Amino acid sequence: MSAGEIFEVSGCFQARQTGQPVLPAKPEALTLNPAETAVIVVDLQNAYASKNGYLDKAGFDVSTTAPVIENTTKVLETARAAGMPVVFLQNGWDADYKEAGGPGSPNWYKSNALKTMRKQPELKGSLLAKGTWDYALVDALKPQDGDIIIPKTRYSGFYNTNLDSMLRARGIRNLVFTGIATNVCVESTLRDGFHLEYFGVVLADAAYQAGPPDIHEASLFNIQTFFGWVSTTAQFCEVFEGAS
Ligand SMILES: C/C(=C/N)C(=O)O
Repeated sequence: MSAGEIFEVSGCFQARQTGQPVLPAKPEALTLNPAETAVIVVDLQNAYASKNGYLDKAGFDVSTTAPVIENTTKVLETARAAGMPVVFLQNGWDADYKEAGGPGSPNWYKSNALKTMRKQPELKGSLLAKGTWDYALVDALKPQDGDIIIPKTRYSGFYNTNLDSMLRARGIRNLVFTGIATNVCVESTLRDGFHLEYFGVVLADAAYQAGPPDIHEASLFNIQTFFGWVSTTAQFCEVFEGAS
């Protein structure tokens, strides 16, 4: 089998699986068997997507996140119809922030949610705390029966969670990402998936950055150059419409 053949059949290295849907992507198209593909929705919580959520209160621009939610909705409709598992990652901590880590954790110094609550003590307990509006998934994306919800306490969905075993138990090799933030939790999870031998694809118009718009493009460059592939909502929906 030529290297090209191996490369074209992502995720399973079995030429017999040629004939599966081919997703246009950068830097090249990717053959994805729907039975081995899951959609990972990263942190589409009020904290990251909604006005008055944590990112907004921390001074980040969340004014144009609506298309990410709209596109994710389209992706999930297609993915569920194709039989792909849908996984919602949800970032945050217990109400006492024990899971966030204290000064002995780098998270204490790098989490902008924790830093914002130290600067604005009146916000303590309201940002990324389980059970709060801020922690909740946005209303437009309430999980459906069969969807998987995986809480996480750090940027990557693969650390201190059961994401890897939940995916391997279902024979998943390919991960299609949407969510926020492209350059933080989306890239962190896709990168760790790469090191765990998952083929990761981010849908560029279903992801949104924390920081200036350029960082979204920089993260997409990083992903497509070193860790995975980049495609779009329209390409995903066109290819997997009716697939199963
Ligand atoms: C930006 C971000 C993504 N998750 C955070 O938690 O601060």
